[in-house]
Amino acid sequence: MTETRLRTWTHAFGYSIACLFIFTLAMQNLRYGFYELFYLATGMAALTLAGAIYTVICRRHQLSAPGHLIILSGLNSGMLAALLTMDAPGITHWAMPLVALNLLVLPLRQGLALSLLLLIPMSVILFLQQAPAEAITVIGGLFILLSVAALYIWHYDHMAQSAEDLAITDPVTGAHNSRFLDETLQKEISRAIATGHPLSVIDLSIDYADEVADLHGKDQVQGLFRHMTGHLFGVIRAGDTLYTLNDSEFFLILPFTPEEGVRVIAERIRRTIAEQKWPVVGKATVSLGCTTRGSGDTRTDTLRKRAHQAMEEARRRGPDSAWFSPGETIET
Ligand SMILES: Nc1nc2c(ncn2[C@@H]2O[C@H](COP(=O)(O)OP(=O)(O)OP(=O)(O)O)[C@@H](O)[C@H]2O)c(=O)[nH]1
Repeated sequence: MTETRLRTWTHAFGYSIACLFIFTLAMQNLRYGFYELFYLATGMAALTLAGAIYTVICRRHQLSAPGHLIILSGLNSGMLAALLTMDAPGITHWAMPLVALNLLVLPLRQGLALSLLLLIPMSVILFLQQAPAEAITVIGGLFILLSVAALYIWHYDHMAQSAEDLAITDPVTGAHNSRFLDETLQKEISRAIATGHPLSVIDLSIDYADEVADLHGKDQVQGLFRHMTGHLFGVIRAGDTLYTLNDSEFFLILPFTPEEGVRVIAERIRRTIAEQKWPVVGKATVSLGCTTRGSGDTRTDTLRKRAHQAMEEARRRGPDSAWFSPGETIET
């Protein structure tokens, strides 16, 4: 289940439960003849129902849907207005589903801010209207609910972020993995087409990686691969991204980089790797295949394939070398 779908379900469920809860309160107040509270609860139940319907309508962009903040602000303001104007002590319990909804539906900071905007004035009103012991019990309960729910949501967000990082990161090197490469490269191609800026890529392979694995073992190759990742992160500039394709191959996406630029950075990478002393193997070299997007290049696989072929051409010409392959240009 995607995150957007999960959010749609939980938001719709949260609004529906709150709607049911508030509607039950409305019916009770009608039964006992508290008509003001009945009208207020009916209005709030209608707003929560609107929230559930809005959730279903905006199911494709739950995270950016601005209507939730408007609906929940309306509910919170209604609650505060009722506290100020009506003499009904039991109404404080209505804040519980509102606090839970604020945190469930809105991003954590917004949900916390809105809940505090409700609870702080509410605390002042309760201290003015009720005995301190009673006010402390109610307010304490509401703040405990707010803290527990906020902590739980923070924990969930943190876990979701970690899971997302794990899904796009290579566990050995810490660079991005090839699954994320296609996604980012497609975005960069679209950006380059839209803005007209140059885009280059490099396919980089460690020379004699199989021989190193046979001689020193696979673990040592992975160690070399890890050290090389650290080195590459130190050479490339902010905005460039690095990916590991397999145990001996890297891929670099270099936005805003023309042909002359990719030649400069490829040569710099080749030279600094050849000059460095590496653990276990001592000396290591790489073969680099570079290419720049031409006006006819609109697909990731074309760029990846051309960079890979350029890397193989570099390797054919001898290890420790770089080769540039020009992009496809459409005559206009
Ligand atoms: N994407 C990318 N391009 C680089 C990098 N280093 C050099 N280049 C390209 O090579 C060109 C010349 O780089 P340098 O010789 O370092 O000259 P520079 O004027 O200091 O480069 P910048 O100030 O980084 O533009 C730059 O304009 C870039 O296009 C790098 O780390 N990443």
